[in-house]
Amino acid sequence: MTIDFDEQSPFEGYETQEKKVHIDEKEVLLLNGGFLVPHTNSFGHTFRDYDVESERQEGVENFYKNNHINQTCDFVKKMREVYGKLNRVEMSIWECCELLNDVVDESDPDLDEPQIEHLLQTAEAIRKDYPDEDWLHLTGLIHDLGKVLLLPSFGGLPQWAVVGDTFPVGCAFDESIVHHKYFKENPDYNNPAYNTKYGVYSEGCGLKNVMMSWGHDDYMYLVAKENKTTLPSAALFIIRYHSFYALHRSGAYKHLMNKEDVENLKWLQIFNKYDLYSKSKVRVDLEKVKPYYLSLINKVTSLDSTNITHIFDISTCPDYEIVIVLLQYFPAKLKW
Ligand SMILES: O[C@H]1[C@H](O)[C@@H](O)[C@H](O)[C@@H](O)[C@H]1O
Ligand SMILES: [Fe+2]
Ligand SMILES: [Fe+2]
Repeated sequence: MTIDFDEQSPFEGYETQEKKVHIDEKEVLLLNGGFLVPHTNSFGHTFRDYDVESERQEGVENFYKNNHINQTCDFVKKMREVYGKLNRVEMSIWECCELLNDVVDESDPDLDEPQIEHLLQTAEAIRKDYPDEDWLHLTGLIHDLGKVLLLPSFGGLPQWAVVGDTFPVGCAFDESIVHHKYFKENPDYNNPAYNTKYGVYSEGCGLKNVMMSWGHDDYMYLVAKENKTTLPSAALFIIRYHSFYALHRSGAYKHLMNKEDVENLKWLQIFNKYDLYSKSKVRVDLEKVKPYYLSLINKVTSLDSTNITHIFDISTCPDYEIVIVLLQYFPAKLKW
């Protein structure tokens, strides 16, 4: 199936909506759809500049070299199989958040803070602009939890197998991918089965049928899905593809998307502004916000009898008036 992107392109107007705003004499911010976008990151450079000379540049480039050489189709298949078992640890969402206190992401030119900061910065920024979308706050809080793969109890994977932008394997690596030149040393680069526009895929096959490079996105998606989360499909899409910048920023690989992907992409592009531009040296007061996130994790939604009918036929239930269905986004303990 082919999707006509010209009718309602999710990429349209994305950059052009921006206006310059002067907050005070020193600071110039760009306003994009209501969100204040800082002009520079904590190191004084524009966000996601992978070439500018900075204290992080060399380490980040070295990271991408290893990442691009080693992320092959075979590697991804193996990782999916191993981690799909979810037989390592059992813990709650919040316990997992706390583990990220010890994790710094080597792929990121814009942030060198412990990752728990980034989770809270993202979620808090979303909460400000979307106070009623609690599923999106929770998505912000958990979207990078998969970075626990770096820790010994989760297999202690190297950074190149956990963080950084993601991309499809099994078809040609798009030029828009950061530090593309290093793919030349990837064994799949010269494999004729994998190095064409479609490779092993077909037009409109849907991203769920595409194998992405292995890392924190796909792992957290797997954890959420297998633990039977009730988060909406847009949340799962955000978790799974938030590092897929070649798609959501550059518009590459659109030919692999289906209709559902196109819908979900709109939420991902909203989410991305908060994920990227909330990165800062200003710490969130953890003790202050913790009660809110704990209540969100443990939130129980009850459905009244008008909403309940699609789940089962209440006329067969003698006590139907007092029936309440409890919906939690996640179980108290999850398998990881
Ligand atoms: O360096 C960052 C970081 O690893 C993020 O968690 C990931 O989502 C981004 O795509 C990547 O550029
Ligand atoms: Fe991420
Ligand atoms: Fe993130």
